[in-house]
Amino acid sequence: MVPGATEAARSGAPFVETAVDYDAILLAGFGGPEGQDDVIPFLRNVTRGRGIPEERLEEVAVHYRHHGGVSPINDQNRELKAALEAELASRGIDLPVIWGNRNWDPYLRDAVQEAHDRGYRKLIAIATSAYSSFSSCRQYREDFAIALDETGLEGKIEIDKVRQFFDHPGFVTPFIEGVGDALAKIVQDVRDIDLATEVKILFATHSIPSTDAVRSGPAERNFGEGGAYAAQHLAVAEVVMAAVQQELAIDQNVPWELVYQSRSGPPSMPWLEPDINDVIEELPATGTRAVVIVPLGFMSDHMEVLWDLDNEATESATDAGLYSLRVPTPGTHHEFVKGLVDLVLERRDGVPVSERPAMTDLGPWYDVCRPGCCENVRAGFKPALAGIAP
Ligand SMILES: CC1=C(CCC(=O)O)c2cc3nc(cc4[nH]c(cc5[nH]c(cc1n2)c(C)c5CCC(=O)O)c(CCC(=O)O)c4C)C(CCC(=O)O)=C3C
Ligand SMILES: [Fe+2]
Repeated sequence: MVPGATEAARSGAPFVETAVDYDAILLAGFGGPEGQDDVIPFLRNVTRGRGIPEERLEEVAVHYRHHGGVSPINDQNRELKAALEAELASRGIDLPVIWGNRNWDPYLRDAVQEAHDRGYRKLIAIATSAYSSFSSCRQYREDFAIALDETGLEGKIEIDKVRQFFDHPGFVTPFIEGVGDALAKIVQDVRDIDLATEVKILFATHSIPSTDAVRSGPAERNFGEGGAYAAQHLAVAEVVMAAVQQELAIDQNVPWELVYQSRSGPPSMPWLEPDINDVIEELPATGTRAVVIVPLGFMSDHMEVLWDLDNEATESATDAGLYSLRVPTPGTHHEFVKGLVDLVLERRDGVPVSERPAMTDLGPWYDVCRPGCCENVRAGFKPALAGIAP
């Protein structure tokens, strides 16, 4: 018998270099409302037990209401699923893709039930989330455990998960392209602009509570205050900037910064800062004339991008008299879709770690998480799949 990830995980190894015969891919999304009546139940699903103030829910409901109560995220995941299927078919890989969400229909529990009904027993999950933290990794793993519990499929279905792919070329390449295109456009559109002093690249990601950030990633690697979450974003941003400058033959350094968005906890709870809008407000005083907003933390143009960046941050830039551009998310960029399939094959074929692509010194990231990795201190210990058992 070929040892699977579960066996490797029990042995305590963070990487699985043996082949595993997966039956299907589980595409795990965030989920979003698909009509006005869905908005409040969806928001309750997302924030259950999280101490998010009621006023914040009402505020966020407005963002969804403004778009007819529909988040674009489900359609984007339907498109990603179709793109994955097309890529798999074009490479002659016989792996069906089943899609389920953490917070809205189709739920993960429906997806694992469907997988079981179709006779699948070993699933390899792709979560639509690239970095390490409770919200972007462990929460998906806990929800896998809950889905198997709710359907009574515990012990009947195994779920492994591809590594966090923040520094995989499939994820990073679309951002390199996007920032390169944005700088080229600025040079064209803004007269006599000096890229070294008058442009600022803002890499934006979701803020998370500071207590989650410091505990993101494995405890034995000390990443400091922002944890693995901030360290990974900083490392990717550095790689993007180096690649863009080389491609466009820019010999001076274009200034950039990592900023946060979409903070939602009570004001008394520290979350990662600075907020993108506060940073933009200060830019004119330093001589900046143009700003490039890079949604580095996100996979697709969902509500956090459409509202918090295209609406709010762009308005902040306009108010500050700045020329601004927002770079696309990876979406269904072919390099991204290809990269996700490569990540699945890496696990299916047990590709040695030394042969796995990673564009930063932090990766390639682990296949299986250690006990306590990215645990949420607010919620306490909850079982999670695709990790080393405690
Ligand atoms: C790190 C991270 C990602 C990136 C990783 C990933 O993509 O998974 C992400 C993505 C997303 N977040 C999303 C939506 C929301 N997030 C919320 C609340 C929260 N997010 C958090 C973190 C993250 N969130 C946190 C720490 C909270 C506080 C509650 C808690 O401690 O868990 C709330 C509640 C209201 C509010 O407070 O804003 C909503 C509605 C959508 C869907 C957008 C759409 O519908 O198009 C997406 C893709
Ligand atoms: Fe969120």
